[in-house]
Amino acid sequence: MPTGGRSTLTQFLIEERRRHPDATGDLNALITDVSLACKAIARKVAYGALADVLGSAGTGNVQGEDQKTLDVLANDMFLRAAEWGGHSAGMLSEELEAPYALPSQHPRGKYLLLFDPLDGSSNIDVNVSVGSIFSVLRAATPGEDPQPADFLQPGTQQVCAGYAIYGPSTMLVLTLGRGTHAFTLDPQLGEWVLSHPDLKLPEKTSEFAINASNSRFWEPAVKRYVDECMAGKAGPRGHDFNMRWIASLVAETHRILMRGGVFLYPRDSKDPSKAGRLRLLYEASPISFLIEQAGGRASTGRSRLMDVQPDALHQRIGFVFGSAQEVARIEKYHAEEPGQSYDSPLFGRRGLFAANA
Ligand SMILES: O=P(O)(O)OC[C@H]1O[C@](O)(COP(=O)(O)O)[C@@H](O)[C@@H]1O
Ligand SMILES: [Mg+2]
Ligand SMILES: [Mg+2]
Repeated sequence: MPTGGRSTLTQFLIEERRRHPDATGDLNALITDVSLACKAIARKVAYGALADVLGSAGTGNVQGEDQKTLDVLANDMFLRAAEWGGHSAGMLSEELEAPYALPSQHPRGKYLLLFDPLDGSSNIDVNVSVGSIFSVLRAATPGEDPQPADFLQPGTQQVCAGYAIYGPSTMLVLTLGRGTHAFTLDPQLGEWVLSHPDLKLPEKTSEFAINASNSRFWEPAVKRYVDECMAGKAGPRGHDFNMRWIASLVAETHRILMRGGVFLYPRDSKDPSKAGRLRLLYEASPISFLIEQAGGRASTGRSRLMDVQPDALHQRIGFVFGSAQEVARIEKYHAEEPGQSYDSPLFGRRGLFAANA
């Protein structure tokens, strides 16, 4: 067998479908479309400057962020790969303000596809790993154009979530609600090969990831957690910690799935109009699903992230995930200082607590 006895993504999806005798095959087809977009993006990323894909596109997105050439290209590849098959009824992208309206000639399917076509854009020009993140929800009215509100479903409603990582090797990490599985792209066969079935995250860890340049804006609970890690052996934790920050959510997630760790991008007071840095529907929600399915924990810092009912398409949120014991500890620290929260009205309205208290 050219794949060394390992199954391919296609074989894996066929097996999954066998468990659901009523399945139409639409979900498998949609995942295959997405995986094709990821292969095409991987090729562009690999060619880098030779394909003229680095640098800024000279435009901005709905988040007010500078769009990179690859943000725009990757968005287009997702839309083109998923629009013609008739498996999705509508799509929501980080790069588009409103849900994408499928061209009239294409049939509407029964799923909604939500994606961050290129995550970690700031790393493209410096040749550090980037990725794509996606989430699949059920459409409220299969076969018809969805309403924007149809996308506002909590993470618990996801049918599938995954990401592709464009690193030294290209990988696709996927969950359909029965474990988290990683496939490596065989560049010669052009096939995704199941290289890491049923990933399991260690409960404990000594590695944390946070953008420390924001420390003066953190809540007391976050500051306490990080200070205790930094104190190492001599501090209350009694052992040394290691720190990483790649500034690419996909790469950070991948490291944590492979060897454990905890990631924090908490809500802070840097820009009080933003409820966090990361986006709920196409970043935090799918990553949470993957992490939980690998035995980890994913949280807002206070409670389970996948239980949050979204109220806006591009909503941002504080996000903490990784090894279960560490995430539980961070939730506990927040619970011990209930008033001192940037979610609390005391912060926004009366500024009772200093930002760097
Ligand atoms: O630059 P910062 O503040 O460290 O933020 C890094 C975070 O921003 C992101 O790059 C946001 O994703 P996009 O590149 O898709 O906008 C995350 O991948 C990453 O965790
Ligand atoms: Mg992103
Ligand atoms: Mg992005």
